[in-house]
Amino acid sequence: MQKEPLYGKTLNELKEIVKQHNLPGFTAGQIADWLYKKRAESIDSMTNLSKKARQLLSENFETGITLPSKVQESVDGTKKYLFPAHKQLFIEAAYIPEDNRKTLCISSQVGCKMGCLFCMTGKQGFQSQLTAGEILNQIRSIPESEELTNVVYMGMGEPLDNIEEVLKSLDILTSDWGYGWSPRRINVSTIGIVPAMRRFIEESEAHLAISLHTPFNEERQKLMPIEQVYSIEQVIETLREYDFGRQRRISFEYIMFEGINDTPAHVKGLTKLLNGIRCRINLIRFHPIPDSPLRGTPHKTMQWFCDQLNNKGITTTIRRSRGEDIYAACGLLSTKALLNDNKPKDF
Ligand SMILES: C[S@@+](CC[C@H](N)C(=O)[O-])C[C@H]1O[C@@H](n2cnc3c(N)ncnc32)[C@H](O)[C@@H]1O
Ligand code: SF4
Repeated sequence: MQKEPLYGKTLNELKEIVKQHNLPGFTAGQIADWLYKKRAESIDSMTNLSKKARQLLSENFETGITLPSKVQESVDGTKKYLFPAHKQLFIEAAYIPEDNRKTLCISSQVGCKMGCLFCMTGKQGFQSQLTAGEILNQIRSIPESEELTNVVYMGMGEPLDNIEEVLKSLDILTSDWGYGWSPRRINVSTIGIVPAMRRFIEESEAHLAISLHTPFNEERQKLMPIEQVYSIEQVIETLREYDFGRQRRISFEYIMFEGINDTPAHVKGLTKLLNGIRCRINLIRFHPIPDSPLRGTPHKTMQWFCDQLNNKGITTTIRRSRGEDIYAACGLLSTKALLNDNKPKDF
């Protein structure tokens, strides 16, 4: 029988498990401590739990820690880790070291159903949601785990299409009984699924990054099918309803496509759309994907676009591309080649 993983359970879920097994209530806190602070790899190593508790738990549970099965290193020091997920699927995470910052870009789904025209994960299609445990295991199980300063939910998948598990992972990452991270070290990127975005804003304190890519509806619809369901105006109007305080950051991701979204009209459109929102824009170089007619804007035009937006009072930077040679850069993560189409998967 497949045992259930304990890693990735919130304190409330652990309390429920403890209750069902007629164990003392404080055992839940002890298990959380072993899982998230003491990095226990087995239930047996949770030595302040009674022998009976360990035996009872071991009958139905395991810790569920999974080590990466492969790592590739870029010339720029970025590392791409491959992790097994359930249903014999795989996900990738990118470790990006730079000066004092050590960032891990993690996946929230296997593949993605959003079908953005420019994205390799989108081309893979959707295979499965990740559990909170599988999301956090990427942080927990790389050799650089304890050096990490930041985590970004910008790997495979659309985090807000897996809102329950993503919120649970944030709870564990930021609670005192969990990893105790400041939410200011965490950034979640989304294409703007409005109802789930509301929950994210209300139920977490992490930073929010919105993949914008053009201020114009028709153009955005061609690049990102989600625009037909939640328009960019709807996304922005929703953001306007909330007070993000001075500490919580909203940023907009903007991939620059030559001759498509890099004109003076786009500078004007962006200025109008974002008017009054305290935010920043990150311009991203397009990382070409196979069979795509899209081309990246030359650096000189990107710099001009960046200067124009800054002149209009919107803090804008050009994001450095990392790990492109090992397909670890933004939008290049894919485990499509590892899908075994002969195996039935219950999606
Ligand atoms: C892969 S997505 C994952 C998070 C979420 N699904 C989203 O779209 O915001 C992370 C970022 O990569 C960007 N991206 C996707 N494909 C890209 C590509 N080929 N080149 C550069 N950036 C890309 C997305 O627009 C997004 O801002
Ligand atoms: S850009 Fe984000 S939402 Fe769009 S297909 Fe890629 S992972 Fe999914």
